[in-house]
Amino acid sequence: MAKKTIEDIEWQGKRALVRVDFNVPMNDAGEITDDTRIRAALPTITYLKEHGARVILMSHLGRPKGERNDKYSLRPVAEHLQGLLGEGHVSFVDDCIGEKVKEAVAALHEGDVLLLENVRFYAGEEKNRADLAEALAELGDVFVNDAFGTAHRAHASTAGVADYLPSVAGYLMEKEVGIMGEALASPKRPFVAIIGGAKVSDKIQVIENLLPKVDALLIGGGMANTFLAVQGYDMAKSLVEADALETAGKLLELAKQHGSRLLLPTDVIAAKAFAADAEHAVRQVNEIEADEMALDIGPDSIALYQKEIKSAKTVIWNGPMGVFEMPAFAKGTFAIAQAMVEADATTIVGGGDSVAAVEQAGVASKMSHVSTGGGASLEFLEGKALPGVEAIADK
Ligand SMILES: Nc1ncnc2c1ncn2[C@@H]1O[C@H](COP(=O)(O)OP(=O)(O)OP(=O)(O)O)[C@@H](O)[C@H]1O
Ligand SMILES: O=C(O)[C@H](O)COP(=O)(O)O
Repeated sequence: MAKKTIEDIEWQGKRALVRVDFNVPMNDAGEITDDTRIRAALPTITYLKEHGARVILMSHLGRPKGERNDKYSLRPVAEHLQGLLGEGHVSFVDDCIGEKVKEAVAALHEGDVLLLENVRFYAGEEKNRADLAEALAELGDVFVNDAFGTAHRAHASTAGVADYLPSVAGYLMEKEVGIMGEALASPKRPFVAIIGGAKVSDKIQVIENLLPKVDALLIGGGMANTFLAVQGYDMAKSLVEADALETAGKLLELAKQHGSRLLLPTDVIAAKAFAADAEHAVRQVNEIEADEMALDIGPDSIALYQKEIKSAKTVIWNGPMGVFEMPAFAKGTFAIAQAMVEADATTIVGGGDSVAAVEQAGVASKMSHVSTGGGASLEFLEGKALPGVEAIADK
């Protein structure tokens, strides 16, 4: 990455103001149900501790709309982080700016960690207000951005603060941007992208950005229905986006122009209802019956997509192949995950639902990279500049 990183700073005694994405799922009892994002920030925190920095962590949690709300407090995260780090001291302060926070920072020893309260308790965070950014910046000597998951937001703690402090990337940010950036800029070929999910309209820009770069683009999920419909297939009761038909047609044209192969399912699992126990059968795409809907890709399509994936050298995946939340319609999604594991390729998974699927399949650790960003990884794949990355100083 052509950005400065934590290794470019002499940390001894310095205050590292680190933006992390600790926006983790919690249950009603306030327990963290998935700590992936916290664990993903540990390499940066550990490096800073070991190099004698005083580590001040800031994050958002949920969408408290600019007001203090205990439901969105980061206190449980501080306790969890203490457990993960094992040694040393992790403290928590129930605000993110002001005198109380300054005192907590002043009390830190080298190697200590302090987690600030949710930055979104201030409306200035999402508005990227300069007064909040400046007040946050007063707490540190150097700004470290390790919050890839929030890098698509131009907020006070992700971008604004960089106007007041030297800014560097943490290890997670470096890894996310490095591996996905490399795959998009100079992929080992064949380069195959798999795009799924509910709607074409959510992924138009991703497809537009990827088509000129990939050797093959495999389409699955609900969005495949709209592509099939525009080709004249009767998708019956399937989810088809009527107002995206024209766009789907244009994307098929674009694929031809770039000479990239855009593959659609040739068969589907067609069900009589959108329900876990619905009666269902394998149908070729020209054989879907009037009272059926396509809820997964079929066995021929799985075999076709697996072959493409296994002969690839770079594979990027975003969005499930079917309604994977229901076991009867999860086979396509899990088959893609398994083919990626078996491929001798750089394998990258980005986007909320596909990440959930690889975790459910127990194969997340077998991928080259599983992104911690949902919206951020989607915008990255769209080719957009991410404000949180832009704010980091160039090397
Ligand atoms: N054939 C289909 N018909 C209807 N819904 C489908 C179909 N295939 C997949 N889906 C649904 O699409 C949803 C996932 O789409 P979505 O675009 O929201 O996810 P994603 O691409 O992983 O992005 P995000 O990161 O926003 O979750 C899943 O809930 C899945 O059940
Ligand atoms: O979970 C995410 O995608 C990030 O933490 C960003 O959260 P947001 O969509 O509320 O900005």
